[in-house]
Amino acid sequence: MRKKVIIATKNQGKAKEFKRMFAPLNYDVLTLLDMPEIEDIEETGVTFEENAILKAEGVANQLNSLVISDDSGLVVDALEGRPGVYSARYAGEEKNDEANIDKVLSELTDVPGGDRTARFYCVLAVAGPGIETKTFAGVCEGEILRERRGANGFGYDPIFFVKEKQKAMAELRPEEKSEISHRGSALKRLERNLSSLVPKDDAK
Ligand SMILES: O=c1[nH]c(=O)c2ncn([C@@H]3O[C@H](COP(=O)(O)OP(=O)(O)OP(=O)(O)O)[C@@H](O)[C@H]3O)c2[nH]1
Ligand SMILES: [Mg+2]
Repeated sequence: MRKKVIIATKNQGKAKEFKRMFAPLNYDVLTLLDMPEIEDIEETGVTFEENAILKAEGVANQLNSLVISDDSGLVVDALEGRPGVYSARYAGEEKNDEANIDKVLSELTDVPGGDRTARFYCVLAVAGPGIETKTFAGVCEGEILRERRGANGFGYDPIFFVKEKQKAMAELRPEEKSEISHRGSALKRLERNLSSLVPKDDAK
C-alpha cells in the first residue's frame, strides 16, 4: 500500500522535487498547495534551521500530524552570504524568481570568475505530535554564472554552476539534480536517521 507524507511547503518547485524523490520509496506527497486552509507560518528566523523548525512545528500543530518542512536558499560568498534565508524574497515580497536572479547577477557584475563561489543550503525539519523535532541539512557547492543556462528546476538554478557536474543546475535532469542537490542530500540524511525520531519526554 502507498503511504502519505506531508511536506509543509507552498513552493511548486520544491513540491515537484519531493514528489519525485518520494515516489520510489512508495510515498505520495501532499503539500500545503493541496491544503489552502493551513495558515501561513511567518519565517522570522535568522537561520535556515530556525525557519525550518518554525514551518514544521507550525503546520504539525495545525494538522496534528507528522510533517516535514524545507527551508533553503542560496549563499553567495562575494555578497557576504546573501541572499541566504531571504532567497525567496530577495527582489521583493512577491517572490519572483526572474527578478531574484537579475538582482544577484547585477550585484556580481564586477566580481571576477574565481570569486563567484556560492552554495545552496537546505534544512529539512521533521515535527509531529509526540516526537522531538529533528533537522537534517544538505549543501551543494557551486559558482554563480554570468548568464542563465538551462530550463529545468526553479529559483536560482539557471545561474548556479554545479562544480561536480560542470553544468548549470537548470541543465541537469530532475533525477540528476536530486542526486547532488542540497535537498537530495538532506533527504538522504533524513532517511538514514528516521529511527532517531524519539518521543518527547512529556509524551513518554
Ligand atoms: O535555484 C534554486 N534551486 C533550489 O533547489 C532551491 N532551493 C531553494 N531555493 C531558493 O531559496 C528559496 C527558498 O525559500 P524558502 O525555503 O522560504 O521557500 P519558499 O518561501 O519558496 O517556500 P516554502 O517552502 O517556505 O513554502 C526559493 O524560493 C529559491 O529562491 C532554490 N533555488
Ligand atoms: Mg518560505
